[in-house]
Amino acid sequence: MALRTLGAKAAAALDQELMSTGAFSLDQLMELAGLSVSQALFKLQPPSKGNRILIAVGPGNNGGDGLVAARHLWHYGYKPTVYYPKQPKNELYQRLAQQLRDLHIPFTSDFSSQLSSTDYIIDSIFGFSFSGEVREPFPSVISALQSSKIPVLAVDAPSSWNIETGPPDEGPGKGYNPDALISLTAPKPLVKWFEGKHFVGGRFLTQDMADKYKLDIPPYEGLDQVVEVPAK
Ligand SMILES: NC(=O)C1=CN([C@@H]2O[C@H](COP(=O)(O)OP(=O)(O)OC[C@H]3O[C@@H](n4cnc5c(N)ncnc54)[C@H](O)[C@@H]3O)[C@@H](O)[C@H]2O)[C@@H](O)CC1
Ligand SMILES: [K+]
Repeated sequence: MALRTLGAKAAAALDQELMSTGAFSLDQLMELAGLSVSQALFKLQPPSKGNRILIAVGPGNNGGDGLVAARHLWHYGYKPTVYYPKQPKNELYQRLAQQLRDLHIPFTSDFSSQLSSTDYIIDSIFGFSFSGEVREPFPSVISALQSSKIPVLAVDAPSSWNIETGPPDEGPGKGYNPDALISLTAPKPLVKWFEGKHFVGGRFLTQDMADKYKLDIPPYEGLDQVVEVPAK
């Protein structure tokens, strides 16, 4: 049976609650979210099957998850390359980027030029706070995600999709349906339109919070930070 979903407003409220009365810090939640992204990628594509991973990083916390995943992937034996065109002055993101530079993980300013030497892409451009039309410099990147034959793992949402109403009817994300999606904490309503492999990650929810937000805690096993579940 599919898991219950969490709308964009409720997802933001749950995040705030985790970071206030829930006593978590953003660093902790982002570390666990990014760790689960790296584990989903490992399940989809172990390094022996092609270890070149291109990570598209957006300007918010969805991008932060991608930066954390890049670090874990490097330690698992992958060769990540990071495309991070808008780097806010936010201290947390700067520290995460510095951790990657210290591992000599390359940053690229040209997303498309990397595609011929990439085995898997991570889309961590936008998550549950995306709204409106995609602004520069991301339209061409999202078009490339849509048209590329390279498999894509989307973090929390396929970037450019509306969180509640799913894929856009026009614009660069039209026809974009990534191969895999990892929903963080809980699937968003957009999973109704998603057709690929679906994972849930973010193994930090208490039963009380799940009850309050009417969510299901997915059946994580053993050490796993992710679980594969049906999208609908
Ligand atoms: N509770 C959880 O499960 C956690 C979720 N995290 C991640 O945090 C994400 C939400 O992060 P944020 O609230 O920072 O937001 P996002 O990262 O979803 O996006 C916000 C950023 O995108 C920009 N943006 C929004 N619409 C745009 C448009 N149309 N064109 C161009 N830029 C646009 C905003 O200016 C802002 O910089 C989640 O989706 C998830 O990936 C984790 O990092 C922490 C824990
Ligand atoms: K995304």
